[in-house]
Amino acid sequence: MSGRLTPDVCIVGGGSAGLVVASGAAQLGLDVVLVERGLMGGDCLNFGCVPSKALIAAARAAQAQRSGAAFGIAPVEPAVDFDKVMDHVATVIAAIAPNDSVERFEKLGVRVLQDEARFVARNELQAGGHRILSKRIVLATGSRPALPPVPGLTEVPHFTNETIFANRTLPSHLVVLGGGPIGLEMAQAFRRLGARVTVLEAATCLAKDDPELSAIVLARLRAEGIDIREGTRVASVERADGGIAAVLEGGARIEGSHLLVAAGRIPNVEALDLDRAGIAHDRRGITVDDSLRTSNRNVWAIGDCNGRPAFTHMAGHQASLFIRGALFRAPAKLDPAIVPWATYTDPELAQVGAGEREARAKHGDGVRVLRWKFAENDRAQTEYETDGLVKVITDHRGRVLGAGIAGPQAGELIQTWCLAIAAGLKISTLAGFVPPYPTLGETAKRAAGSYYAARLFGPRTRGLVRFLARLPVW
Ligand SMILES: Cc1cc2nc3c(=O)[nH]c(=O)nc-3n(C[C@H](O)[C@H](O)[C@H](O)COP(=O)(O)OP(=O)(O)OC[C@H]3O[C@@H](n4cnc5c(N)ncnc54)[C@H](O)[C@@H]3O)c2cc1C
Ligand SMILES: NC(=O)c1ccc[n+]([C@@H]2O[C@H](COP(=O)([O-])OP(=O)(O)OC[C@H]3O[C@@H](n4cnc5c(N)ncnc54)[C@H](O)[C@@H]3O)[C@@H](O)[C@H]2O)c1
Repeated sequence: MSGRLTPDVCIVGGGSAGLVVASGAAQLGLDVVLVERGLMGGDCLNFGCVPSKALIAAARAAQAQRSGAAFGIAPVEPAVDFDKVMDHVATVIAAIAPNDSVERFEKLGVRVLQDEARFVARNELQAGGHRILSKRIVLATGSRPALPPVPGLTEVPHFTNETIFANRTLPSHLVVLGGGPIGLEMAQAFRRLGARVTVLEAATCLAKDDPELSAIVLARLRAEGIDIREGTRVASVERADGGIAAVLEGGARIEGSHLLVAAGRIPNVEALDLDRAGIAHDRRGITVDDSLRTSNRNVWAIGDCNGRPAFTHMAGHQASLFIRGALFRAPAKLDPAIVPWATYTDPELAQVGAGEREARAKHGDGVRVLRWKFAENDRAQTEYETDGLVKVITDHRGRVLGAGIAGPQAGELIQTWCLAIAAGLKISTLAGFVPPYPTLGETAKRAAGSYYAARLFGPRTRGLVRFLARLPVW
């Protein structure tokens, strides 16, 4: 079927960002066309969050078998059937896939075109045999793995996130290029499943996170036997006996059975022919303003393709801002301060709002830094999960500017702080709520309470309470 379509909204890309716009706009009664050239669900479902977290869950189950001694349970080396582990990963993807399927979206009233889209005029796209003219075009084309310019890389076999979840052979020695979230989540998962793992990081691992917190994660990964080499530049890669070899600057050579490239992302823009539509872009992605509009007033760009922090919840949030701003004509501006990020290593690492360095640069000496260790938390003690720290940044009046957590379930625990920042809460509110005992969530109250500890138990308060104690009981 071919022809000319004139929908109210046309979306290019059926990943996390595009699907939220498509379902929202269709349920609001608009005529919606969605163009997807690959798999519905995009990276998150097929090559990203879902398979990586499923693999991490399997790896955690394996690690639990090694970790019973402290509980009086004899530790055993797990018998990992890697093929079955990958069956589990595929099962999880299949369980979630119907939510993102063509069938579901067609039932919602969306017209789904399974083709690649490109601009042929300012507000007009071509997709297969269709011409689509629309006053509201949403680009949600995502990103793909960047291949760093390492000599030999294109000639040697290597995995990226787009291929590693289809692999059915447990690497005997996985060499990972890049120590960002992808590299380290995969490094720990494969290590726990039985592989030897070496991470080669050109600069600093987890560089976007607070170094005080990322150090806690890196120490655990190293303790689990992952060889992490920071500040290591790879001069070239080549085939070696039954695998690959990375030749480091300086001449050292690291041989592995498999290579995973996790060295950052590049936006998917080339196929769109953006210049035909007057849409500015650079190597980071499609240029947008805070309302996510491009240099063409009829075109918005959301999700990974605009170069803002690349997370599924960020993509979903940007999609909801498009619906609010472009469809309801309500104020809708992206506020990066309310968007958290989490890395699902064990321990997890999560942050929201300003980090210590950023807060000090902006607010100067008035900044207060509060810390609470997981070792001070009774639930963490019962689970032997005491590695970790909650770190909270406030301004001089106690307004919460940011929070970071390295520790068990940090991705869950950061949510209290997300709410605090989104709602502009003061630290007194966090110090005053009542969490159930014994929970890891108590760390929030205790970290917040430490804001007052010096004053509460200081000489003035003690003097006041001593004076009040001398008065008759009332
Ligand atoms: C290994 C890995 C783990 C991750 N884990 C997490 C996590 O735990 N939590 C988290 O929040 N984020 C995670 N992310 C990031 C997350 O996956 C992305 O931020 C998110 O998927 C971006 O969604 P998107 O809609 O912008 O892009 P995508 O999901 O990439 O969707 C874009 C879609 O557009 C299509 N497309 C591109 N060009 C065209 C065209 N010209 N015509 C038609 N269709 C086109 C593509 O085929 C694709 O399906 C992870 C990423 C990776 C790689
Ligand atoms: N839990 C999550 O939310 C999650 C998980 C995975 C990915 N993601 C998203 O995907 C994005 C991409 O992840 P990523 O880890 O690929 O990218 P990244 O940019 O965060 O990290 C890439 C790392 O590779 C290093 N590097 C680059 N070239 C190199 C080379 N030639 N040799 C050695 N090291 C090199 C960089 O210094 C950097 O530390 C993340 O920033 C995040 O937005 C999110």
